[in-house]
Amino acid sequence: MSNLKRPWEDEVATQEATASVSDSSVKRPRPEATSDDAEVQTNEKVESSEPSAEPMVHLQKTATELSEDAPPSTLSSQLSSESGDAEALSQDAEAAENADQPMSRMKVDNLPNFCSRKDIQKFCKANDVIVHQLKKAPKWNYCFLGFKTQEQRKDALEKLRGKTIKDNVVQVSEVEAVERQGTARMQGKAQKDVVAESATDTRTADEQLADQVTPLWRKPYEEQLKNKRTVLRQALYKFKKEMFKYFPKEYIRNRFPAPTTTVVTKDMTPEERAIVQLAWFMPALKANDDIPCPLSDPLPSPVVNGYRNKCEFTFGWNLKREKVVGFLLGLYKEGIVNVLEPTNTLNVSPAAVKIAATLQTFLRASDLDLYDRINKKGFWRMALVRTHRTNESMIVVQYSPSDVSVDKIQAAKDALKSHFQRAMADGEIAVTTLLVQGWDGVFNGMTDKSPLEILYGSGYVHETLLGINFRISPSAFFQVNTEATEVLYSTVKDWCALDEVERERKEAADEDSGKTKCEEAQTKMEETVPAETNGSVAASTDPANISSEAPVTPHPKDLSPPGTVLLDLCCGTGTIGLTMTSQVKKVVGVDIIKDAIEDAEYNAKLNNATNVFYYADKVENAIRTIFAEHVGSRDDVVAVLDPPRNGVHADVIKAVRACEGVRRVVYVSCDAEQACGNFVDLCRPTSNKYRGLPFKPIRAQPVDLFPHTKHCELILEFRR
Ligand SMILES: C[S@@+](CC[C@H](N)C(=O)[O-])C[C@H]1O[C@@H](n2cnc3c(N)ncnc32)[C@H](O)[C@@H]1O
Repeated sequence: MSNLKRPWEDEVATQEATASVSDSSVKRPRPEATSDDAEVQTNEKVESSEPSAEPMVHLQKTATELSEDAPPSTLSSQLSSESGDAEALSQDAEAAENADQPMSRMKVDNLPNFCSRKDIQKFCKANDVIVHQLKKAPKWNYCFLGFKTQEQRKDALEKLRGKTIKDNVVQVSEVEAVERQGTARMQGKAQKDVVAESATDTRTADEQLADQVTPLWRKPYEEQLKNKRTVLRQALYKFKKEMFKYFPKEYIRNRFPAPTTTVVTKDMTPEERAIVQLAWFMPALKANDDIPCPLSDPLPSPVVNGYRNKCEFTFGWNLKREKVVGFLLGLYKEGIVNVLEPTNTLNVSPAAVKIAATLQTFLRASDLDLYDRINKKGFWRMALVRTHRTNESMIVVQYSPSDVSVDKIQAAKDALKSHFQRAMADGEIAVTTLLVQGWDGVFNGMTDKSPLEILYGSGYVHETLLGINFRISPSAFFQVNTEATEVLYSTVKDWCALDEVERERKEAADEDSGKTKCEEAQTKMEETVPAETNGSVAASTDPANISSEAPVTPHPKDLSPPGTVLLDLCCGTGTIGLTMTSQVKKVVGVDIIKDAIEDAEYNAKLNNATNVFYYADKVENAIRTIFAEHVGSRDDVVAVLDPPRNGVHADVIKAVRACEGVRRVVYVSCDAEQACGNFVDLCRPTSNKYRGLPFKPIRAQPVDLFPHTKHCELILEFRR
């Protein structure tokens, strides 16, 4: 078994509660930066391919994420500088000057989506409320208001209670500044510095956790889907806005007159070319309610609760100082530790809940303590759990080997193994493989920097999707909602329309009596492409060679009969491509995770697929080799792009555009807003950097893989 490698795929959603909570009788500090958007993620998580919907805890954070649980004064200045809001900045500057003075604060909840600081300032002004400090992160659906005195706050509470902002009735509550007691483990630390805020929060601890992990849980599922569509529409609206910058200003001023030609010629200026190539844009906006393509209603997840097949559990203590396997509700950096069992977490599967309980029993009996992130002492750190419909489950338990003798570590591993084997024999759980990982680093979570050791089983689990069998290694990406993934993949498969592509290809060949489309292209290429690069992807698409009819990229090496090549870019364990092997000449997959590619190769064999080829590399590095080695001159190419949330490197888009055989791109995005840059690059007019004909978006279909959270997959089809 090779090392765990998560940094790219890492669908392990992570999150950290940002306030401590006791049981409901104890006054709780308010959860300042919660919501799934405020889920604190690791640096690795930034590359994540899956939305942060999973209730897990890590300490390493990105700057932004850190800012979300930074002390109020710091945070507010950070946020206001980001927003560039001058008024807010001056308020914050004033607040910073008065930083030593205690601020009377209130929380305003239930703000509408896309509610800016300016909107809140206007709202306060309209209600005659003078705010001394405003704290609001772009994604929060709440904000904090600071007042100089308690009287001012009381007055504001009365004035704002029940008022609406963009049709949302806001909820207001006091936030009290208290000297935080901390836990026993914080005693001896600089407690005087640990001053935090406590909300008059009447929610139970379970409710707080639910708000953190599954923030839409209070809404009926239908309403959740509507919300998701609205958010995705907003992302497509952003796509539209970004496209405007490719139109000449003069042309916009003249209100987009229809171009006089549909053909791009060599003597056109870049501006003239842009107008012709983007002729689809304005009619598309008109037809689709101001977004570049039709957006359908989200396809719902067939399973709404307990759908996650993968969870990372934190080991910690509850407020009774009992060891718990679950999710952290608390601000670790302030020394507040309260881990709650996952029993009531809606998206965790019953099988994972059982496994967590079994592990908890073991940890409570173990003479080795849990790892304490503050003092960096202790042994047992966290666990990754995968549970599948095949009744196979995997656990990877992480421990900290420092300060513990080799013998003791071995005894601990043996005890863990016996515990699970006993539980298996008793029929309590079905953990088919158990692994451990020793790790002493700061990062809290599974890491690729330390090897895994199998205690029993194969070190893999299996799953079946659309009738195809998959082996999954601990570190490989595998969509977390198996049932909804089948909906996603069958839609992707339909949209690849491989039969249609094949038919078009044959028709084109038949029509071309004697001379194939490709031979024509070859002639054209010879005229335009320098000899030393003849056939290479970049050279084949010299801007001078732009025509409204894209020639197929010829490749001298590939003499195999023409057909359709499916590129599975960011293929993980090969899932998407392997569902389509029977319909295409070949599937070529690439993924950065070596283990995932090993799984993909194994999976191809498992399913008797012989027409698949895999590359373990960054797609941006491998793409040119893939075209050179696998795309024949007469092939049609369909590219499926299923990258991590922030999309693919621009080089990938450049290469896809430059290969003229690619007529169709099916893009699967788990964060359409972040992937917007890729959408734009696919569609922008041809330039020296972005060669080849631009694509245009044809349709967009959301598929909900993450009920109760704000995340949603979006499939976008592009054609040219
Ligand atoms: C959203 S997952 C999709 C995986 C697969 N298509 C599936 O549905 O199971 C994104 C995949 O992109 C891979 N990845 C991330 N960055 C990459 C890169 N630069 N080049 C190639 N693969 C990358 C990750 O390892 C992960 O497997």
